[in-house]
Amino acid sequence: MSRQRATAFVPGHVTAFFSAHPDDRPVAAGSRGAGLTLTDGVTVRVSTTDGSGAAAAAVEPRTIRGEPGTIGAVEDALGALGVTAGERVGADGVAVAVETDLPIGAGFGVSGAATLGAAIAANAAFDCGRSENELIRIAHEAEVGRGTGLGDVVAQARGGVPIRLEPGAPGVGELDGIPADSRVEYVTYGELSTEAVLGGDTTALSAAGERALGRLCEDPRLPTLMAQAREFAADADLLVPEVATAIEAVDDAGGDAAMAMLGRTVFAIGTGLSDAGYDPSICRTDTAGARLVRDAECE
Ligand SMILES: Nc1ncnc2c1ncn2[C@@H]1O[C@H](COP(=O)(O)OP(=O)(O)O)[C@@H](O)[C@H]1O
Ligand SMILES: CC(C)(COP(=O)(O)O)[C@@H](O)C(=O)O
Repeated sequence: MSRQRATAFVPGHVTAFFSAHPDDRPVAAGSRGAGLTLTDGVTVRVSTTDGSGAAAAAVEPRTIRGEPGTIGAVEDALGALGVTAGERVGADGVAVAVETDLPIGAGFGVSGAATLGAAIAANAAFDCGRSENELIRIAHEAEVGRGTGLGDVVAQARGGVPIRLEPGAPGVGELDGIPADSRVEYVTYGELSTEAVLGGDTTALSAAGERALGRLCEDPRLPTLMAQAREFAADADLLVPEVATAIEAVDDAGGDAAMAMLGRTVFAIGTGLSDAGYDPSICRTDTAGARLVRDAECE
C-alpha cells in the first residue's frame, strides 16, 4: 500500500484570562475566557511508517522538532479515532511529527494545537470520515482528560480572537470573538505547569476570570481584553516577576502587554515590546483557525 500522510496547521493560542469549569463529562468540561490565536503555531504531520508488517507496527515514531517526544493528549486523540497500528492503519505503525517554533509549556497551547492537528491530519490520512466538529470534540476531550488545557482546542479551531462564552466542545460550548486583526509580540521566560495550576484550588482564579469576561463582553475590543488580562493575572495571583517587569516597561513606553496563561510569557499588541527595548518574537493574530495544509506549504 502506498504511504498515507496528511499535514495540519493549528495556530498557537495565548489565553488572556479564564475561569475553569470541570465536569465529569470531558465534552462539557472546559473554560470561559478570551485570548488571541497566533500565526505562530504547530504543524503536525501524520503518516504510516515507511516499513510494513510486524516490524513497523512495533515502532510508532513520535517526534517533536525532530527529536523523540510525545504529548499524552495526542496519543489519546489518535486512540479515539482508532488510528493505531493494528486498527485502521493495518500492520503499519503511525508516525507523528510535531513541528513548532513556539516554546512548549509556556502558555501557547502547544499541547492543544498538537492534539487538534494530529486529529485533523490523521482523519485525512486514514480517511476516518469525521466532521470538523467531531475532530474538535475528540481533541478537546483528550486535552481536558490530560489536564493540559481547557479552552485552547476550541479557540484554536476557530482562529481570530476567540471569546469562550460557555465551556465545552462544539454542541455544548459557545464561542464569540473580537473582530480584530493585529500584530502580536511575545517574550518567554519559561514554563508554568498547566497541570499543577488546574489541579489546585481554582476558586479565586475562576472568580477573577468571570469578572474579566463580563467586562470584555460589555466592550469587546482588544484594549479591554489586554486590561482585563492584566487585572486577571494580578487577582488570580499568577503574575511572575519577569513578566510583571516587562508589562510595566511596555506600559511606560505607551504600549499594551499582558501575561499569557499559563506560562512565564509576556505578549503585547502591535510593537509594544519592541518599543520598550525588548527583542520579541513577532507574529499576527491568526485569521483562519486549524486547517489541513499542503505538504509543500510546510517545507
Ligand atoms: N519538551 C517539552 N517541554 C514541555 N512539555 C513537553 C515537552 N515535550 C512534551 N511535552 C508535553 O507537552 C505538554 C505541554 O502542555 P502544557 O503545559 O499545557 O503546555 P502548552 O501551554 O504548551 O500547551 C505536557 O503534556 C508535556 O508532558
Ligand atoms: C489557560 C489554559 C487552562 C491552559 O493553557 P496552556 O497552558 O497554554 O495549555 C487554557 O487551556 C484555557 O482554558 O484558557
